[in-house]
Amino acid sequence: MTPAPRGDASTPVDHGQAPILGPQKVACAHDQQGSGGVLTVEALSVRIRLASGSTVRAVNEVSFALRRGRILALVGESGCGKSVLAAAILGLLPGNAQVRGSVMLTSEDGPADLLRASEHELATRVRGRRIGLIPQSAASHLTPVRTARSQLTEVVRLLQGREAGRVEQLAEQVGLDPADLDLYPHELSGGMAQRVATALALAGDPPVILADEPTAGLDRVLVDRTVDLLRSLADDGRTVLLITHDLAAAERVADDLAVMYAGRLLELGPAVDLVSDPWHDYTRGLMRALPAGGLVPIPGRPPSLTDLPPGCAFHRRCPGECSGDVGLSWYGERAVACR
Ligand SMILES: Nc1ncnc2c1ncn2[C@@H]1O[C@H](COP(=O)(O)OP(=O)(O)OP(=O)(O)O)[C@@H](O)[C@H]1O
Ligand code: NI
Repeated sequence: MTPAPRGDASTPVDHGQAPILGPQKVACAHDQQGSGGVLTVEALSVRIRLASGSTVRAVNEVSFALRRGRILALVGESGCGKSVLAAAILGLLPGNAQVRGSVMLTSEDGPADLLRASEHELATRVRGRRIGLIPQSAASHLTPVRTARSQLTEVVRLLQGREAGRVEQLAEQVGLDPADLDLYPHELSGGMAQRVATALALAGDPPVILADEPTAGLDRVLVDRTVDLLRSLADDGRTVLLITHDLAAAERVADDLAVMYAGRLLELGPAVDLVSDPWHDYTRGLMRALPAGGLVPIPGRPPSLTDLPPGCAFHRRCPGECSGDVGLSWYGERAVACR
């Protein structure tokens, strides 16, 4: 699901008065450690308070780094917190969400913590310019009364200040027929709307791209086209977070995989390693649920994020012996919560 954009910038994270993006630098532990992350998420937690009084623990102590020229695919079952994580990175959570941790974005100006940036800074310097978002349910993000061309032209003008040929160039990049640009959103197929949203996300040529389920509802040819586009963006030196429950697409295109369950990462590392030799029982279960793995579903359901059990949230579905560990332990380039 896609969380609604928040109406204000209020989170318990203290948004300082002084601008933090730009020449003023902020110390970053990860940079000192030399992780080389373009975007480094550290101990990120998101709680969303519901009107009923209960709290959705949507993201729990999540840490990972996105590196230049690489695609990290974040996979996990529906409702595990993937979209909330993307929304937290971009400051797009609703006002009833509480965010903790840090999201360091490194650019030529130095590193800055996006969780402490003001709404104005995020709107004018980050979203679309440094980080492009291809939102989940892309069609619903288009303005219904304006053609795709008019929306794309406006965004190109705003972000780049030049128009000549750029709109057509973007259309070609995402595989849209330029004639399709003159259609209104209700005239677009799901796949066309998805490609318009992709073109909008790329309009400002952002170095980091968050793609939230960019292949949902697409046929095989368009899925392949979309993942090929993400691959070529990464090969050109951009940084991509691909959020998906299409593990087969993730497996095909990602350099790194992060497996999320009930708001936590259970396993993280190079995609080839996780695919050929998954360590966590949940990762193994996801692999077995693929056609190549025999289409064996994981029995049971994920727990409710308003009522998480203490300790490992996967425990009740896990066929293996529980170590009781919830935090990731690192083994070289790989990390796993329980092995
Ligand atoms: N605005 C919101 N208000 C309250 N709860 C929300 C809100 N947005 C998301 N949630 C809840 O947060 C949890 C994580 O949702 P999220 O949309 O991140 O899942 P997801 O992994 O992206 O799932 P999907 O694969 O279906 O898109 C869910 O329990 C969801 O109901
Ligand atoms: Ni989602």
